[in-house]
Amino acid sequence: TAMAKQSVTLDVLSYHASASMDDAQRLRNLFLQTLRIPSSVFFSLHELVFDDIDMTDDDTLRACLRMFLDLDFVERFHIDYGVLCRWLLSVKKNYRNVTYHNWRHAFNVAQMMFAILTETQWWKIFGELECLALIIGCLCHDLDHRGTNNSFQIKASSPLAQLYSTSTMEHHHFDQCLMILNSPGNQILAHLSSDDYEKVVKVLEDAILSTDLAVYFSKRNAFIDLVSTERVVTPTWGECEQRRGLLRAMLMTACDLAAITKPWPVERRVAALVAGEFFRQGDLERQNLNLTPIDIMNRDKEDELPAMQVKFIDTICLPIYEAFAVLSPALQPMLDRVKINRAHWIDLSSSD
Ligand SMILES: CCCOc1ccc(S(=O)(=O)N2CCN(C)CC2)cc1-c1nc(CC)cc(=O)[nH]1
Ligand SMILES: [Zn+2]
Repeated sequence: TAMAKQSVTLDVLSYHASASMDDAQRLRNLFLQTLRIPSSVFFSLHELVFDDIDMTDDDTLRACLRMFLDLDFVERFHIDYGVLCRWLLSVKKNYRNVTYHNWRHAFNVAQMMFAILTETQWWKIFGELECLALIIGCLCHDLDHRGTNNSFQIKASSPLAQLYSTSTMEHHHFDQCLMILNSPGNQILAHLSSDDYEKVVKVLEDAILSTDLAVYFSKRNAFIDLVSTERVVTPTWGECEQRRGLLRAMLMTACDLAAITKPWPVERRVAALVAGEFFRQGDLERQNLNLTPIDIMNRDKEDELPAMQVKFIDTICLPIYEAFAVLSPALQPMLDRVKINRAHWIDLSSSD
């Protein structure tokens, strides 16, 4: 309803209007570093095993600038550099300080998309416009996440649930993404033709909505069928909108869940963040909604976490990374690490 949208939009619009002094300072710092943006090799941005733990927030912003430069977006789309810096700062600022669904998660998802698109050379299939939309989509795909999932919004009948009855959070993330792209001083797409702008927005919406696991489940079988008949991504996919759309949607999920494909120390650390956020939602459900949380959000069931991760791997992760390993040998190491992590979770589940 208009009222609900109004209340939601008002409490987030303030982010831009209230650009404070230290926001100006942050912008100046980032912009003035223009000539000192380290290479993607320095940042290890091409690595499938990338870990952001040793990076400062400023490093993550400079790494994003590096990704835009290396994918030639700044030149190709005449993106004003200062606007790009401000847009990155606005995106980062519109992530909340929650345990898992924060800026660092969005940054990691975008880095994984960069690494896959470059390591597989699939950037050639999608072309610059769709790659631009995919990278923007990754950076924006969880904007303004509150650390609670779609079912919580419905149970709490939050303003967001009144706005969007399906893919509640994902619709909000897309809404936030557009709002920032259209904010004064943040319009990195200002120099695109209206045709190109419309294409980017369509791909953006599709990409962000695809991060709802319900959407992934609805598309996964079609993808697995496509992979079993095609086996590789051929240049003809470049002309087939339907195949590219399916591959983009699956890529978003593969990047969103990619912590499961990282070396064990990374997966173990990230799983603890996911658990922390889930358990806090469980606490909110008990306290505010007087509900008993489902097992994955019930901290009384914390010792079942390894078994839950094994189920997560078997039902959600293995199918998609197996399919990607078939499509590109460059992605085989991701599948191998999912299996290694599964073995670690099995060990931890039987250590009772
Ligand atoms: C780590 C704390 C426990 O984490 C989980 C527990 C159960 C399941 S589940 O596959 O059974 N399933 C998923 C769909 N829900 C609707 C019902 C429950 C998934 C995770 C999990 N999710 C993510 C993605 C955010 C990352 C991650 O590492 N683990
Ligand atoms: Zn996400």
